[in-house]
Amino acid sequence: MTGMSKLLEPVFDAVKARNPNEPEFIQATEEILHSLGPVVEAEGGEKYIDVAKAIFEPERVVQFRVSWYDDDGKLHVNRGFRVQMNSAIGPYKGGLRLHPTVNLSILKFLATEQVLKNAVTTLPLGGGKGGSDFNPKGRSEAEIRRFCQAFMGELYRHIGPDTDVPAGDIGVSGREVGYMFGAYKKITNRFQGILTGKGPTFGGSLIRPESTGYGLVFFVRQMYQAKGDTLEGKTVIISGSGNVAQYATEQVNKQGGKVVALSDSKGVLVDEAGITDKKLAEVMDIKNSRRTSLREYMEKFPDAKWTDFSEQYDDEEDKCNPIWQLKCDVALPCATQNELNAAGAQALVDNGVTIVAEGANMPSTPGAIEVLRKAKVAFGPGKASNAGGVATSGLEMAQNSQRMAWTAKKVEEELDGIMTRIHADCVSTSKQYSTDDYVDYPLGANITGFLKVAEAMLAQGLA
Ligand SMILES: NC(=O)C1=CN([C@@H]2O[C@H](COP(=O)(O)OP(=O)(O)OC[C@H]3O[C@@H](n4cnc5c(N)ncnc54)[C@H](O)[C@@H]3O)[C@@H](O)[C@H]2O)C=CC1
Ligand SMILES: O=C(O)CCC(=O)C(=O)O
Repeated sequence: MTGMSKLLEPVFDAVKARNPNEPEFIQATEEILHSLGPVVEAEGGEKYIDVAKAIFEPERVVQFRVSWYDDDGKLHVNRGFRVQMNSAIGPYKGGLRLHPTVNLSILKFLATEQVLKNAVTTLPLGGGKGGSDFNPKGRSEAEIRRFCQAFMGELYRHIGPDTDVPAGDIGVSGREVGYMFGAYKKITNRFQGILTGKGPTFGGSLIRPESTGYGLVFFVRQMYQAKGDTLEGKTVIISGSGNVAQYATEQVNKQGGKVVALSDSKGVLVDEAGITDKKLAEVMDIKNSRRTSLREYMEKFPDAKWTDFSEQYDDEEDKCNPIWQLKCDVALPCATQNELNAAGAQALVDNGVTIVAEGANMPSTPGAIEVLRKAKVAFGPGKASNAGGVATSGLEMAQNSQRMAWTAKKVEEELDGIMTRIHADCVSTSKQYSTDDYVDYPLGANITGFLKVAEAMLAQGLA
């Protein structure tokens, strides 16, 4: 990474001083600020320093108690949050995460990424993120329902179709969105598009469940096209096995690529023969219905190989998650933040990777990005490559406003068009602001998103 512009160092120092215990938020902020040097240093760029001072401070943060009873009648108290980061270009928009690691640092980094991501979609969407430190693992259907109802018992005051429209993220799928939607309707007596990712019988858009994974692979197709190549016959590894990983696998199969590995928080699954659609149906059954470990794949397909994680790799720059040691043409990190470190990126480079594109939010550490950039590996940052999910949420909002439901074909074509435009904007912005011929997708996405939000903030008096 090039050094940060001297003009932006005081902005970054202020963010660090104000948020001392928020490493993920500081990481996301630093990554963005690194890209903005050419913008603030250009003639007339001083006004963007004021924008940078404001944009990393959330417009509003709501924190609340979520009390619920388990199946044995025991009380549990969790913490709920909604970070309403920026509404300059539209209502706050972004997912809800249910995971025991959820805290303000994680949600503020996610909300910050969301602001620029939503801007690069070109749709009128502000940015936000929320969730709770509730752990859904091992909870019964009734406990999940009670938690979601309790969570919405407070969140309903802070959202609305023109105010803030949450959706899913880790631990929140169509099931949880449905329970939350039902709770909102019961409390307010209003049937409104206050969440996206809803079921298709009550206002959900077709293709929203598929859209993040599909959009990611559409983006990769554009990255290949820029190199005069295609995904046909390419070997792909995908970390995670949740919503994004599943539909990325499905779309890689459609494009003629071969996915040879998936993972979960317990370990890595390698199937050299390729995770075909039939095998993917088993992954979906394990993860979405049985809700257990991917290890169970081995019972049906014993020729595959399972490796248990013996340790956590997140913070150790010298060791890496074994999934990155596999030989592949394309790597798609689709699980969680900071899952691909410098050692993992180096292993990918040593094994000849050509494209790395993020399905997850900030899965690559700064060290990993530096390794990929030095090796001139094409690198798609999440705020561009995984924007298909929120873009399709924007399309769901449009359908709700119209009281219409579009066909799957129409939504998929719109999604493909949006991903193609995002790719083109990243390339042209990178060409405009970067000094070498390497397409710097993070620079392109950060500047494209920032300028759109900045112009709106300036026009509105930086309020
Ligand atoms: N669902 C969506 O529309 C979008 C999701 N994302 C991002 O994609 C990532 C995955 O989200 P979803 O697939 O929606 O969630 P999910 O809840 O469906 O799946 C999460 C996946 O991550 C894995 N995972 C979690 N912690 C892990 C760890 N420590 N090590 C290895 N694997 C781990 C889980 O096993 C699971 O496979 C997240 O970073 C999320 O923020 C980004 C854009 C949109
Ligand atoms: O669809 C949405 O509103 C949220 C998607 C999301 O959380 C993300 O892009 O990270």
